[in-house]
Amino acid sequence: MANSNRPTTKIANVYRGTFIHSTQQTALQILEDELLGVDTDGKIAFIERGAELDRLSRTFGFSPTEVTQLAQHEFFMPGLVDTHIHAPQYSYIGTALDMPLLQWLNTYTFPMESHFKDLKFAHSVYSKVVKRTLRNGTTTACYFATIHTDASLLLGQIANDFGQRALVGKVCMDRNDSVKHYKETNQESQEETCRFIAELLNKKYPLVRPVVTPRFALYCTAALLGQLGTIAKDNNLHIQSHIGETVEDIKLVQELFPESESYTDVYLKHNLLTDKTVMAHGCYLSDEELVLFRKTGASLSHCPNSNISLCSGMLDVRNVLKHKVKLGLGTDVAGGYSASMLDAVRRTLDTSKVLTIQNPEYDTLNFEEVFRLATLGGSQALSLDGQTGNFEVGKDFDALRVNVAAPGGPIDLVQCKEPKILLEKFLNLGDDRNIVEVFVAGRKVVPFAEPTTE
Ligand SMILES: O=c1[nH]c(=O)c2nc[nH]c2[nH]1
Ligand SMILES: [Zn+2]
Repeated sequence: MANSNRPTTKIANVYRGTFIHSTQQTALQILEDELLGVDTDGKIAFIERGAELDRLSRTFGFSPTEVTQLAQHEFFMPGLVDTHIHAPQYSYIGTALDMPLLQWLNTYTFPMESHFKDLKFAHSVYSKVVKRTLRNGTTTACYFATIHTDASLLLGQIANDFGQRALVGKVCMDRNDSVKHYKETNQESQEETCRFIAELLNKKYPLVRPVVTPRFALYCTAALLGQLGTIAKDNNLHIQSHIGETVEDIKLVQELFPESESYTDVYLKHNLLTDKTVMAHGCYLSDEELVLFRKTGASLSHCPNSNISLCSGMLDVRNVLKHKVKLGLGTDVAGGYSASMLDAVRRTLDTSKVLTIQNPEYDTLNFEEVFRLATLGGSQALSLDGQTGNFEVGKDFDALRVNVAAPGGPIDLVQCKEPKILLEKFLNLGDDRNIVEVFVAGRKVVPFAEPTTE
């Protein structure tokens, strides 16, 4: 795979050991005694057999003594991709899960999000959520912020400072009468979205991009949805929103948009369904709607913790995959009570098993498939699979160094050391104590570089 005619490639780091990742063809590829080289731009320069060390060191001009050898019970896996997380809601994570979605939004979410006008408060919460997710192995996050432009820009800055790859959305909602001081006019929403995009792009952060973010059809006028579709198209931007999360919101959307055939059709009619769109939930999408997703290249973010915690519904992931719709996993903090993508993996498996209990014929997801959804699948859902998602040469090195037997960690290894078992144990039992290092675009971002007071 290495190209010996690339003398200009300068190698920054070489790692030797077990690498586990997914490819288009296989959910789980386990490479033992492999060598992976990262160049000075943070890209994977080669990934080849350990026995090729001498040739690789000559070709790429590094010394075999500089190779970092992984310890026993360690492996590298791709960084986790959280395709849907509300950064401001980290302020009340783990609480307020006692009512259904629309009531929950009015009672807890909107009043809390309205506080993010205060930049000091925003800085404190956003620093915490970026650090917590990075520590838990989220190398890429697709964030909802709030309606406040300056606080949303601050989230972009904090993600950049800590080295997280991020899509950041200033939330748009010009139809919300429940909390007076948490609403924008149509004009404000449009103008502030344009300012947010221009100012964030102007920062030229290498890994942070704006994402056009209508909160969801229920809280946006048709005019705003159309304007946001145009803004996304004109700037070739990502789009994120919510769709088909609960029976109640679907019914209300139908009443508000009687001319649309379905919830999906509402977004389609307003040019919000593109190959850079990610929609959260979709628990109640019909097969016809999934076909529209497939045709437009739009993707779904499966957020099982939130779906269960708010008693919203259960996504039939197998059916989504059967329709060849791109799918990633999301924590959906704080409808989901965990900021860890390992939790999203576990809840995805649990939900699939509940569907199997309901229908024993159901084709239950296995952990290998869910591992792929949390890594490569997420990168595809965000149309970032050219840059991240697995260990292909030319992609950025976004990776977790996992030590399954980390001292003081949650896993007691009794006997088996087979990599596939180590991965399964980590996915089911592991936590941030097992994630000893996190890399984004080749840069070590965990442990954190600078001492922090928080
Ligand atoms: O899970 C959710 N969290 C939210 O904040 C939200 N807003 C609209 N729809 C939503 N669903
Ligand atoms: Zn959400």
